[in-house]
Amino acid sequence: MEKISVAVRFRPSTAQNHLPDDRHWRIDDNRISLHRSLGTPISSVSFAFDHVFDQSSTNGTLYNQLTKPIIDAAVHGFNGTAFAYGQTSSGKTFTMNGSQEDPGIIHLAVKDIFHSTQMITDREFLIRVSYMEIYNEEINDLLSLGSQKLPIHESLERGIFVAGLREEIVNTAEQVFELIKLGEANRHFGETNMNARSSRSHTIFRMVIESSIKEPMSSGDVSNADAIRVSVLNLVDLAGSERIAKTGAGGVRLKEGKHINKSLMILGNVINKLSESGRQRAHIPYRDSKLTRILQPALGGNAKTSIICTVAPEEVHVEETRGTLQFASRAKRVTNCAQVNEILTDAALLKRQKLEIEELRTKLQGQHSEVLEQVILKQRNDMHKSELECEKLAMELEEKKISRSTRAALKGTGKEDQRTYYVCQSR
Ligand SMILES: Nc1ncnc2c1ncn2[C@@H]1O[C@H](COP(=O)(O)OP(=O)(O)OP(=O)(O)O)[C@@H](O)[C@H]1O
Repeated sequence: MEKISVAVRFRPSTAQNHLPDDRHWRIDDNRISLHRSLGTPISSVSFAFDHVFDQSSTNGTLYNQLTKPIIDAAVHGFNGTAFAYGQTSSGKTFTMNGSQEDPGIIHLAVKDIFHSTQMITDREFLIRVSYMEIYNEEINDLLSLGSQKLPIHESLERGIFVAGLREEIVNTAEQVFELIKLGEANRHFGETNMNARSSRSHTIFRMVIESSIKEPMSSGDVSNADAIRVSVLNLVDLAGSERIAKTGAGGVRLKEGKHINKSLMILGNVINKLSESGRQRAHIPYRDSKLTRILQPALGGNAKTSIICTVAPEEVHVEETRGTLQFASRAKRVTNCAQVNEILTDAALLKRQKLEIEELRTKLQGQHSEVLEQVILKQRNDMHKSELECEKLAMELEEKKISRSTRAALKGTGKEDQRTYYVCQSR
């Protein structure tokens, strides 16, 4: 069990000058408090977080302190999610995408993943990426223009997944950057009074990292050698909450703004519920929005999660900043339960069970032989069940291989299907 890590980042101020009675935010280590101009703190407004980044911070610093541990863990089989939350124009897209001079979290994460996988010489990796947006409560594939309004499904094997989402197998960071460029071109941006290039959708850039030992051990030791690790990493740039009076939104922008605010409100509700203890949190309303449904594992589930809350330092945005800090404070209380996601291959399953029987025999030596026989009989039955399960898995794997080679054969002919993969649950 571990808490979601939460950081707050101030973007550089755009205010020309300060009025004498302006309130301002003060940072002391990881604490933020609101002060009057003469330095008097406003006692009720003070928050502490895992990290606080001031206006001069770079994406690199933020990445190293907040996000890098999640990326490293994803390479080793843990699901991970990093998302940016905050009012419109507070710097979410800047944090996730960055600039030429100061590359963002996504860029740094991609570079790090390929670097790490090259350094780990005893495993082989398969990395797939997808990129989607939730626009007006509909899921669009940013890597495939034809794929819009995609449905969310859930199954025992696949967990929660977006059906029909294109996934590309990638071998280098440069390939990923090309795909991101393609996705960015398809993403919904629009101009408002608050931001000349405001994100009008939530985007989820996803990497699925699969790995296995290069040469499985042939001896009895199957501790983890034959298992396949599969982890899902989500890098999320949320659209910003907005006050219509400030953004001046009308028409299409107004409709977008309403959808954005509604889904962020539901995200807030989910975080509120998760931050409560005991019986109060019985029902978590994940299904109330596509965003919370897709991010369900990252919110109180099997994932390591970090949230970057971006805020504007100006006096005119004090109330919105306060709202973001309240959200961040609640998020800090949410606990996740991340574990390495391993799938045992059929051979590994059998080996592991044979080993267990041997161990039992040794342990029970000297005990009454009837007890011994009963335990072994039960273990044999379990093993038989596993064998049947393995056969089923082998058939499924074979089917997948056939469909993969069919797609490979059709590739370039214009007839290939969009690839749909899914995350296997740990067994
Ligand atoms: N830390 C920063 N350093 C330099 N410029 C920044 C920083 N944060 C934000 N900006 C600039 O502020 C403007 C607004 O930032 P950005 O578009 O990232 O906000 P946003 O929170 O994603 O907004 P929206 O929710 O409307 O999409 C951009 O011009 C961006 O380059």
